[in-house]
Amino acid sequence: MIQTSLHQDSLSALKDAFDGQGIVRIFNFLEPEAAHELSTHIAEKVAFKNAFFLNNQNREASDEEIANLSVEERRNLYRGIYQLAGQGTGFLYGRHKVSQDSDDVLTEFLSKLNETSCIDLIRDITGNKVVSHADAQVTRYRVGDFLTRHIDNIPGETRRFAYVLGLSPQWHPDWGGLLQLFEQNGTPTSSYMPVFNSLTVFDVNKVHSVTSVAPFSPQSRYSITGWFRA
Ligand SMILES: O=C(O)CCC(=O)C(=O)O
Ligand SMILES: [Fe+2]
Repeated sequence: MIQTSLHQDSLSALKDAFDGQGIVRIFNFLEPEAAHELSTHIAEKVAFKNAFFLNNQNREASDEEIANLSVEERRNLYRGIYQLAGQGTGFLYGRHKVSQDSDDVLTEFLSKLNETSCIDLIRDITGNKVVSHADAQVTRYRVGDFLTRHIDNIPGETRRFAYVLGLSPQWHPDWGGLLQLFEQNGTPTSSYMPVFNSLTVFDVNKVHSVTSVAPFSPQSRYSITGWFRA
């Protein structure tokens, strides 16, 4: 499923890129059939919950739960989320945790990601030998969804490197949903389009965001994301 047998030349190019920038991208990470199978499963079968930040809490609610709110409650919910986002805090996107014990294609992906060959590849590229395993969640950014600037390094957690596997076919850069990196002072630097079947790996201390998906985007931005952990 995962194409870990990179030619030495490409491995050393990936190492150099990571060394220089703390971020690297592996194109064609999965075998093409596996990427398509995952992408179809995600678009058709996954039950997402909307994750958002409100009243100082990370919260989740299904579309149905939000639809069942009164008009006023719903207005207040979005007003609260957008007010914080306007100040540079919070997020709104669909999320589904990948379980280790299901028998679907997502669980199969997670177990492949945790195979020695893949963990070794990440250790090689990053030069970090303490990475031992990875977790995974599926994310969906619909029109208007976003994730404001943050770092993934949470004290007391074992996250070392974040990853994002793009699973929306033929994304267009004008549709937003870009992984945007920043300098510590907030100046935007490079941005990464969610290219289908590319695995982007970056240091958890890098400041980043996911830009809002444009109102005219004909597709949602689907990915599998997570962390390689110690
Ligand atoms: O989806 C992405 O490109 C990044 C996601 C992210 O930053 C996160 O979930 O913490
Ligand atoms: Fe992040």
